[in-house]
Amino acid sequence: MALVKDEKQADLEASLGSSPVSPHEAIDRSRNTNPISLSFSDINYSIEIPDKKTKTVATKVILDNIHGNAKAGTMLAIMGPTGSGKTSLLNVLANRLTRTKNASLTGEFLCNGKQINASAFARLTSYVMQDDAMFAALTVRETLLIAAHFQLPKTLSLAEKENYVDSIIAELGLNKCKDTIIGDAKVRGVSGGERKRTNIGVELIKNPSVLFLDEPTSGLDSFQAQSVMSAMRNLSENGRTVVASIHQPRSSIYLMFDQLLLLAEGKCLFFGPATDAVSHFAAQGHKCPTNYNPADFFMDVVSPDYRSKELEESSLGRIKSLGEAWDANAASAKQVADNQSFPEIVDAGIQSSWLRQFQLCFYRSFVTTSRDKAATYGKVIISVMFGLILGALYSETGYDQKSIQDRVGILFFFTINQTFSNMFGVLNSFTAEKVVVERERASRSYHISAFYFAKFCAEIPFNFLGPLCFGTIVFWIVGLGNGDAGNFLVFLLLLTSVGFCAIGLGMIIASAAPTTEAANAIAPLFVVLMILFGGFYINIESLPVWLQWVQYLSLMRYAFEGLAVNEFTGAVFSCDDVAEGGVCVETGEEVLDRLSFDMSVPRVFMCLGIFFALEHLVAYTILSLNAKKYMAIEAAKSA
Ligand SMILES: Nc1ncnc2c1ncn2[C@@H]1O[C@H](COP(=O)(O)OP(=O)(O)OP(=O)(O)O)[C@@H](O)[C@H]1O
Repeated sequence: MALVKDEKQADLEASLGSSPVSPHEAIDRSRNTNPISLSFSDINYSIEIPDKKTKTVATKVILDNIHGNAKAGTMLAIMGPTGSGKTSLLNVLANRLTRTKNASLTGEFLCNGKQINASAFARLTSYVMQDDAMFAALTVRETLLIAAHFQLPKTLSLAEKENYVDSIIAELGLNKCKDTIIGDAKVRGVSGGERKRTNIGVELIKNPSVLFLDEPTSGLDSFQAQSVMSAMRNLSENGRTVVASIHQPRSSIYLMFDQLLLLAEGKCLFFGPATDAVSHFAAQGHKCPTNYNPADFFMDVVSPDYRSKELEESSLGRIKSLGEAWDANAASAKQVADNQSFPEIVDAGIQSSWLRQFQLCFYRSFVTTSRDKAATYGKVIISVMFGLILGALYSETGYDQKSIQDRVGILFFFTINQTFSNMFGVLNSFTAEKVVVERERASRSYHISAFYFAKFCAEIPFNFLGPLCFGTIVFWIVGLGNGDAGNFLVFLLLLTSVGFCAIGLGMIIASAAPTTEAANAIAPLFVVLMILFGGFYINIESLPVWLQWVQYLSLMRYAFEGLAVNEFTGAVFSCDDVAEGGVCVETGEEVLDRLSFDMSVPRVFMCLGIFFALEHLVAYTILSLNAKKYMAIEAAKSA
């Protein structure tokens, strides 16, 4: 049985050649100048699952000795019933199998007959996941255009990139919705099918040599499914390798596939030309009725049936014997992968400069936040209203003894407000963006430092406007800092610096937390600790010696001390409201002494600067290290 189309392959590779790609050729989707054929053998993936009750370890075999290949210019379907291992195999081939504890992945995987480094592989291939995250506030065209700026050579003009994006929009039938936002659970955007096609479009932008698709037709009606798969077929006919896991394709889609790899219970039951599968099954005693969709027929034959003990036994027995029958063929399948001469693989590296990556990430974050008008304007309006209310509440504050408590209270309130609003502001948006960034990182689209700095800068305008309006209103209504313009300037600079630091704290939590929910659950704990060690509820000098170091980790301690020093230095308080024999605090310096605050304002700024640098270093390090880790295929140990 001929397992691959060797002649077709040879013709294709001869016509494509192996010369390096010029930037303009790189987006000529009419052909692929960098063909990549994949071959894989002895792929075994299993996980050891400990049973706490019996204290034993069971080995769950997810992929059992899988062999096959996917040639440039062909489409390979990985088919099988649910739980058969399709996604696992696709992830193995795409080098996107998430690292799992106690899991083992062995075998051999070659690109054009050689091992290839993971970064180059990621850049040359694309992976369309079932439901990839995208920026909800961007339109379909904006999403694709940004992907084009990241992925296409910088030598291309804007018009060329736009033309390219428009051709993908047309090919995927997205013209009708190209100016509609992607949307999410909160804001309605494009439909599920349009979202899926946009998702495919994003991955097509870089003109990959190999395209992996996980269930590309799920969620699409049969017409859309057909048109998406026709587009994939075109890509493969132009020299690309297309590998798709697919559940139950309609017959016209099934016929588009050159190769079929049929899985059940982690075992390969067939690998070879899709057209040969029917005769192989017939030879095993399972004849596909005439005018029957072969895909439906295979699913009926290879699906385990758990409705009763008898049905389970007979279906598993059938799968086992089909697996054994196929194993007898495996040797010939292996042979085909060898003895090929392949062209050199050309990896052009990351296409955009760091500055360009920064601009694109900044633009995306900025636009996403600014389009959330309710949140952006709402923040400012609420801050102004709140400032007026608080100003009215403290408007009678003078320079008598009672005012000392009022002033200390309001300054600590500023500290909490500035920390809270900036920290939580970044928390939600950063965790939401991280999901998209995860995908882009996996395809090595840009440097994570570009995203990190861009995100920090994009957060500033939205998080600062509200608190600064609030601070300004309250400062002047209450008459803080003796109504002195110099004190007001220092006050605003302190609030701004605290805001920068609070964004950093938010970024630490968001970088470390796996989800938005987890980040929101962890953050209040940080805030409470910072409040407790902020110098307001408990005097810094009253802290137990062994806990004193914690104050240095509290942003609020520096913020509060800075605001207090700015407020009280040189202030004079009257003793008119002190009863006879009572204690009178006459100067601001005495207030500072009671609070155990002895830093100068420049020193506070210096501490905030160090705090800022360290926390951003920590956040960036966590984000860098927290990238999704994928399992590498290890060579099987010889017995
Ligand atoms: N990390 C893991 N830990 C434990 N079991 C796993 C893990 N990953 C996969 N499995 C199991 O391996 C089997 C194959 O999973 P996989 O997702 O590859 O199947 P699938 O054919 O893609 O299924 P579906 O069509 O439902 O998506 C399933 O039984 C699944 O529960």
